[in-house]
Amino acid sequence: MASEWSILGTFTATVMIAYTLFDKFIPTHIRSYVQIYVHKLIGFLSPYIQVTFPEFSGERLKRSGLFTSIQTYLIENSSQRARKLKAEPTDNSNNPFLLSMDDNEEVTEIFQGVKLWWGSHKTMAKTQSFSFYPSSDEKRFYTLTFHKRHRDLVSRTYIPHVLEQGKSIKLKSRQLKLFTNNSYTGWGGYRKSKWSHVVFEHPARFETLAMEKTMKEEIIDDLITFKNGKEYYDKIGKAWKRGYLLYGPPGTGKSTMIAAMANFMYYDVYDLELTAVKDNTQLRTLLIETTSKSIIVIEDIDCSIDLTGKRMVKKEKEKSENVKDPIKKAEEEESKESKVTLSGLLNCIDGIWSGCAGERIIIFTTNHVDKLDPALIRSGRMDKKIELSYCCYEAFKVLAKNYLDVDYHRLFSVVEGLLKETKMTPADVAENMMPKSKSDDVNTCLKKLIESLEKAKKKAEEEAQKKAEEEEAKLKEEKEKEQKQEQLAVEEAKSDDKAGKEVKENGFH
Ligand SMILES: Nc1ncnc2c1ncn2[C@@H]1O[C@H](COP(=O)(O)OP(=O)(O)OP(=O)(O)O)[C@@H](O)[C@H]1O
Ligand SMILES: [Mg+2]
Repeated sequence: MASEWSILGTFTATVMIAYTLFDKFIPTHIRSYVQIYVHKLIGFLSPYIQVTFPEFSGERLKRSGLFTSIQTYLIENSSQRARKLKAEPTDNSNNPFLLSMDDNEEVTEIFQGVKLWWGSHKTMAKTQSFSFYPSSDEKRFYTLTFHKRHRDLVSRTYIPHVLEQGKSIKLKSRQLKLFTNNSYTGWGGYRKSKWSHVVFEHPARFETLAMEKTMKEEIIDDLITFKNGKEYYDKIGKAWKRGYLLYGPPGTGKSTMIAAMANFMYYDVYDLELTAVKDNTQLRTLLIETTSKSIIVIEDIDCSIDLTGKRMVKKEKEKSENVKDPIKKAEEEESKESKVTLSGLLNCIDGIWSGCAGERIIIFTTNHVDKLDPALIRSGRMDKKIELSYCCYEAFKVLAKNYLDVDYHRLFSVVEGLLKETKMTPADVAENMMPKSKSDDVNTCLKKLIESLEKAKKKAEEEAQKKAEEEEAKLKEEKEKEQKQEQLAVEEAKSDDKAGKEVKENGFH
């Protein structure tokens, strides 16, 4: 091993000295010719092959997935053997820093009896310009060196092995992220990413979600089928995505369910605020930027988009035609442009854009399912519609286990009866049952809940009574009005009759 290192070391040192002399004393136009032939000569003489993996590639200078997979692989596998390490912060609170190979450091690896050298490098392009933002002239890359007789093994087996390992290590060790969209353009036109993110650490789980057991199992089954469905979706020629519509009154657990889904699937969450999206083009860009294994959420869809489409556009047009001031008119036009339309949203959901990154779930939530345009929720777009409703006995038992850690109590039957007679959201049940002081035990908490349920029941009964009385009064009023009208009609008929007789009598005389 020492001899191989010394051969490689001597070879590299000779090349470096030769290169420095050459760089200093030979004119540029001759240098480029010589460089080409020197490279050819080195390639011809050296028995080693070197592959470079740059950090950025492609036209958009996107960070290379290859590079990040190799980085993860090397952190896990080879960093222990490196002598020069660098510590970098992570956004994972359980693992606040990572040790990786420092720049210009090399490690060796044996794969199926074959020796390989990994190197980590950084180059700086000479630039005169000054920038406040991280310099894009700093270029990092990894090199992989191996003997040319192992070319096939490395390209066909080793590199794919490294990439696969890197990906799976990353998936296991990554922290879930919650992305939100902001279209912030900073100082000097420097554009921040349209999505900003924080670590997603919501504690919601399906086990703690209060709802009917069968419904919960159905949703879990649906999610598992989706997760394992890559081949099926490929076979039927459909983009690997699934749409859910969660609807129900406020406080019934729609947002909590989304968090539970994200934790269950181990997917990132993209919370898409439609009102902050300028237009359909920006919406498309945002959706393209979402990654695979993610949940895209649009909360309160009925409040975030003009669901009445054409009618509203017409109204706005009329309004802007009435505006005489040209500046105001231009502003109106601008604000009209800054809108995502229903058709734009539909195109993004099931247009060709949706196929850009597989394994994505789209969730809409609403409090008013009846307000939604049928086009938005038809099958194929929203594949599953889930109603989250008021707290039932089964859901209450889950909450009691969560909040009071009890499976059964003699007061459960009282709560069961009251829940059948009154409507209370899981959020209110949880709030009323939660211990508020150290002295609050299960008994007092359940009694408090019963009290609140009785109050809610009384209030509902009073409201129902009031409504019934109002309706009765309205009916009575309508009846009286009808009777009056009838009486009036009779009187009118009588007076007409009388007048007719008089005319007749006068006419004959
Ligand atoms: N089904 C449920 N299971 C467990 N906890 C629930 C459930 N529903 C509501 N909660 C509790 O009530 C709180 C509010 O619920 P959540 O925000 O999920 O309601 P929502 O349906 O999204 O309401 P909104 O329509 O106002 O957005 C949650 O923090 C959670 O603690
Ligand atoms: Mg919500």
